[in-house]
Amino acid sequence: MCSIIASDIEMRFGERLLFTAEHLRFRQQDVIYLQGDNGSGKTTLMKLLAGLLRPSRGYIVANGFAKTSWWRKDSLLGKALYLHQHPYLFEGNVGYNLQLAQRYSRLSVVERRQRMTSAIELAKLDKLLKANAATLSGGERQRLALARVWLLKPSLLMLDEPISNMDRVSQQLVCQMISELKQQHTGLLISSHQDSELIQLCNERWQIKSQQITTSQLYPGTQAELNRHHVAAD
Ligand SMILES: Nc1ncnc2c1ncn2[C@@H]1O[C@H](COP(=O)(O)OP(=O)(O)OP(=O)(O)O)[C@@H](O)[C@H]1O
Repeated sequence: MCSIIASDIEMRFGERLLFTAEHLRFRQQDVIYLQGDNGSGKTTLMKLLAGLLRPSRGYIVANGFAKTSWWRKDSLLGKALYLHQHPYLFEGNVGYNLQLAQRYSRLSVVERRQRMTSAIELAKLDKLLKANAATLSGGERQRLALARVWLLKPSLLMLDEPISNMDRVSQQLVCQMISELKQQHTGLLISSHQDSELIQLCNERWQIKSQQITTSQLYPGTQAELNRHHVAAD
């Protein structure tokens, strides 16, 4: 089983302490809701786990992945995939963006074809295949970016605010894709600065508060429970 483990980490930008965490474990089959206020460090944590940044202190290691090529300096890069809040799209149309992603796939030819069909269907991109990626709306861009990741069938995937600023239809499509990825045992770390329905898919919560990351288990119905408490408190 693939996993990323962070031990005794501290992240600073200059003098400023962003957060510390004793032990974080992100495994396949985990679906984790990462919560924290704006600026608390959610994106930074994801970049650390993706190997795009290094912690100021502590260790982050990847287990269970194929061996890293000798020419790669950082053994974390390329393990847990990170999908940015404002994804980068390649110049060209939607179909080209999908085909380019396929080049990095390790799947068999048959499975690649199947995933291409399901990606287009789930993200409702069929009518947009010839559209220039630069002209897509925010929601369509996110759907395309998630479809590209879908093609790669990642073991671990981090989604940075995947449904913020989306209309209801795009939100539902993205939630559906995330739910399917969960069923395929992709480990998911999903960030949000506000409550969202995605928490219902999650079995664990990481919270960044007072410069510390704490973890707790979530059980089915947790969101319903939370809502009940809010109503009772009001
Ligand atoms: N490379 C950097 N150098 C200095 N400060 C940085 C750097 N990257 C991020 N920061 C700062 O660290 C803080 C945390 O940023 P980060 O983007 O991780 O927060 P976030 O929780 O994802 O926020 P949001 O919910 O608004 O997306 C911010 O105050 C940001 O300005």
